[in-house]
Amino acid sequence: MSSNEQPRGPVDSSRIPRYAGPATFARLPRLDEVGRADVAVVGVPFDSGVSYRPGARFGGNAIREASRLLRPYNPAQDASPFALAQVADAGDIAANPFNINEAVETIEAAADDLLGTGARMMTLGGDHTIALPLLRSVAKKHGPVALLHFDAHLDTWDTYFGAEYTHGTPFRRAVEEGILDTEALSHVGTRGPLYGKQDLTDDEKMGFGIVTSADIYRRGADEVADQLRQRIGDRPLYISIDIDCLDPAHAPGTGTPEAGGMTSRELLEILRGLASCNLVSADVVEVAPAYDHAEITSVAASHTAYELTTIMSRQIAAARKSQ
Ligand SMILES: N=C(N)NCCCC(=O)O
Ligand SMILES: [Zn+2]
Ligand SMILES: [Zn+2]
Repeated sequence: MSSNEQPRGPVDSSRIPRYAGPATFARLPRLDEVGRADVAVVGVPFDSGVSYRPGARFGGNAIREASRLLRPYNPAQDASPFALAQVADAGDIAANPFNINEAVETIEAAADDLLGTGARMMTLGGDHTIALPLLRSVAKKHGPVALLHFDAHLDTWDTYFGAEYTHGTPFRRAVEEGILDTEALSHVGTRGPLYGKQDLTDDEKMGFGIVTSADIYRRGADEVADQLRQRIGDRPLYISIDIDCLDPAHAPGTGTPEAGGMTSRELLEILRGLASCNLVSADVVEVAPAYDHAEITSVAASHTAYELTTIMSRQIAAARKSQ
């Protein structure tokens, strides 16, 4: 899209009922209908890296279905994300469910292709394994990135059953590979039992800071967002959101639920507080619709992806304006 062309937005739900037709994210056009995108929403239906309940391979499409109700103006950020930049649904990355190493390579190559077009990626998982190839690709473009990791879990464990690529290990691999900026790494929403105290010692050595779900409850979303923003500064930022960062009351449809989590309101408010950060790409992972009820989890995930998309669109529009 050249700068004087208007982005093509979602199907108008006042003319075509929002429940009609095949689902794309927020009823946006497909990437092949618009040629190129500033923000590419892409699904990664892969869940062969899970340690407990499977099913996140169906997460991306569940989020697309739930996103039919999103509307084009986001009052919380005073922005119309799909008018500010071309956001399009890039479909799914087809990854081998029987060979995790091959799947990780496929996801990295597909991300290279999308980022190579100049797009930022809004990825819908899939399990958390997919964050590693996505981060590899982002780091090829931007160098080591700051990481905000919303999750009940640390996901910096070493191996499961001898496997190094799993949904509990992506961020240890990423630190080992030098693709993260170790001055700006934070877990947010951490809680629940660990294998041992050493998990925390190892994690701290890797450079992570931790904001627990109890910290959020005690200090509030605004203060937490302020602190995170200061740590991130103007570094290129990747945000990875495991939907199990939310309390199971707000996200029952996930593979490894932990009690005592943040609310969806707290998550959305923290994200809005990060709107000035240089968000280069993001993912929302671990939605497992078979355990969901009344789309509670996929609705929360669709609004989460909407806030992230709004942040990226605003920045793209601001950068164009200042050119
Ligand atoms: N949900 C994610 N990403 N990781 C959970 C790993 C928890 C475990 O099995 O120890
Ligand atoms: Zn998790
Ligand atoms: Zn995770």
